[in-house]
Amino acid sequence: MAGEGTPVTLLTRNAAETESLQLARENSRFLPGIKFPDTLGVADDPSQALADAAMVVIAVPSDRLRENARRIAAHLAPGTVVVNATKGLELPTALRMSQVLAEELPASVRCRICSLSGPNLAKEIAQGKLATTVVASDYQDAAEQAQSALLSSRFRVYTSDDLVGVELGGALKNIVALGAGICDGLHFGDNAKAAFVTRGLAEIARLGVAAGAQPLTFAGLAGLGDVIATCASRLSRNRYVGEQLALGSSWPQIRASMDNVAEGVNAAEAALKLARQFDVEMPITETTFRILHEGLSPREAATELMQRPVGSEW
Ligand SMILES: NC(=O)C1=CN([C@@H]2O[C@H](COP(=O)(O)OP(=O)(O)OC[C@H]3O[C@@H](n4cnc5c(N)ncnc54)[C@H](O)[C@@H]3O)[C@@H](O)[C@H]2O)C=CC1
Ligand SMILES: O=C(CO)COP(=O)(O)O
Repeated sequence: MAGEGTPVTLLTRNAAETESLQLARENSRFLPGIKFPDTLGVADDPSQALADAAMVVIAVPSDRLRENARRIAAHLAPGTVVVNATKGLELPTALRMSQVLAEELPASVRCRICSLSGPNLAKEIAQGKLATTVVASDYQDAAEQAQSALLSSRFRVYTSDDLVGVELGGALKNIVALGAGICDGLHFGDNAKAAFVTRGLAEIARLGVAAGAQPLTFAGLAGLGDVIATCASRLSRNRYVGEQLALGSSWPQIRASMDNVAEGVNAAEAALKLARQFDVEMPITETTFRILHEGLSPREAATELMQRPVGSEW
């Protein structure tokens, strides 16, 4: 948006962060070499950052969403469109991000909450490469306002009324990406990886539909589109974590060496809670959880999945 000339303010956590971002005019830690557009301001005071904001985009790790929602709640003008870009589920509640926002934000913005999701690897977006996304809301006018604010010649934005599907697609595809990385790390080959990703998508769609999502959403940008980007890309952190697991590192070792969030780890745990709640079978998610937390080796996990009883595809 700022790159298109719209005034945008980046809300930081403290004065030191504001100062270093202002000085460098780039985020040297997370997106080095990508200069801030002139219309991007930086502020650590929420009342200053949010004054006159017609729209707020929140993109923090999912385990930080609630505290950030609390931080901005009192500063949102009635009617401000609130766009969640976080792709995760909260622990231990297993709530979707819009549900967390609805609990924390004032009633005057609750019917303005949207979630944005799609194949949107941050580095490519920051470099101005072409991309598409979906913005979903229970309130069509809010989704349409976000669409027109975010749309540009390089960023094509679709709307959706399937908030559950778009949010679950974005959060759960990260679990599939962990497994795709394992396929890469174990050199399983393209047939096996295609099979894994396809069955993974079927599994997350099954949970999504049981939770109230529209099946077609999982064939769209927030489902298949993001599965393709995340499972294939060297830029994906979730795919990277899977690859490292396959190469023999444990999740605690990988976490200690990473500066970035890999949402698939918490999403696997939250998804298993939802799977029990909605009585859905999720063998890939269960196996992924056991690799992450119970020491199951990725190779044994693959053998287990291949030896499950066979049946019809659907
Ligand atoms: N990186 C990507 O390609 C994409 C990421 N997302 C989603 O956006 C969310 C955040 O991802 P990234 O920024 O890439 O993660 P990251 O791990 O690369 O960076 C974390 C960001 O969150 C900030 N942060 C950390 N703790 C915070 C706190 N307590 N309060 C406020 N800000 C805090 C950090 O300063 C940093 O800017 C995740 O849910 C991710 O799935 C969505 C689309 C693309
Ligand atoms: O969601 C993403 C791309 O659409 C980013 O995926 P990672 O968090 O795995 O890097």
